Amino acid sequence: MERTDLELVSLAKHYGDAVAVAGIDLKIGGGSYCCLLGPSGCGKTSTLRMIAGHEEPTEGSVVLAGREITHLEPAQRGTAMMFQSYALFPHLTVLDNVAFSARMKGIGKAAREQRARELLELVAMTPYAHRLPAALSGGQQQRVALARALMTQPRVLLLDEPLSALDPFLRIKMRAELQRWHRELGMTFVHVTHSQEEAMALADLVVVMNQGRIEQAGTARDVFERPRTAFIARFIGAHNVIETPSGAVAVRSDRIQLGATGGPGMAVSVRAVEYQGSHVQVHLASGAPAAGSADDGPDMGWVALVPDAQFHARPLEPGQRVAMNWHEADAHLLQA
Ligand SMILES: Nc1ncnc2c1ncn2[C@@H]1O[C@H](COP(=O)(O)OP(=O)(O)OP(=O)(O)O)[C@@H](O)[C@H]1O
Repeated sequence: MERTDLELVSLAKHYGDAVAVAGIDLKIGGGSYCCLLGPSGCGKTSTLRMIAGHEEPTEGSVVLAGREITHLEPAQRGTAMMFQSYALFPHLTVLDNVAFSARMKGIGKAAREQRARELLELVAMTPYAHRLPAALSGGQQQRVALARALMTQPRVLLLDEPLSALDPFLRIKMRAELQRWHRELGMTFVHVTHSQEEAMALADLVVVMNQGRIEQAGTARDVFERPRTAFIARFIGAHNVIETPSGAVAVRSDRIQLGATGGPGMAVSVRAVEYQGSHVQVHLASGAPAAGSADDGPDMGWVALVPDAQFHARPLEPGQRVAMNWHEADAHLLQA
């Protein structure tokens, strides 16, 4: 079988003295959905742009299906990029936008329009083929941008924050569409996002970056259930980082139990209570609540996610003292 893996080998990008990507190694299996995830400035866009050929690496190489593509032109690499701003040509119809790259390659009108129509069908945009981009919604423009990127028949589709310009409702709808297209096309997707929710929903391989390095790479479940460092535990959310005599541990918010003071556990005080429907989020702080100190930073506190029925049977109030417990098996030791 043909190998279509995408490999990054010691890939680095420096801008003057600033290190955007610090020499990363990553292998993305052919046909997988990979999300590069991390906070602003962690180097994910620079990584994507080096894969696309829009940025020259300072060091290292990009290998696709066994072929080194590091220094090839974007159009020669077997990758295609879908940009954050969809960048459609405003004066061309939807059909001509999609067929554009084929026109540049000198492919005949009938052949290129047939392929463009097939792709418009895939993204459910056939009825809009003769519209101009200005007469489309954000979600529709995005579908056209995707069809246009697919026109070059890439092995790898690169997506730079594809959902960030959409409203929350449309974002969830498009997330399902991306999943479907990925399944139907069977090609590798590499998707940059700063949203852990988006990455967990979509990716078979979640790559969390921090300060130009890969902090952890694995399945969504791996990363969620076994965060390697405090950074990952905090970034992925729904975890508490707790200092214990044997080191810092991560404990999921839904695995924290709250009991009466005087029993076992860490003495904490309830800082705030947020009703969330099926669960209640109880925010906790160490020590006694000092008058007027609502501003201990997010790192100072913890959260217990209590099922609603359990909470309502024994409601808690801000200011109340409780004991916080967890099972040994639910505490994951974190690397420093
Ligand atoms: N052209 C440039 N010149 C100088 N520094 C740059 C340039 N592009 C990016 N950087 C720096 O490199 C680092 C990584 O940037 P990059 O855009 O890859 O991060 P990112 O994780 O994609 O962030 P964001 O989510 O904000 O786009 C940042 O500190 C950024 O300021």
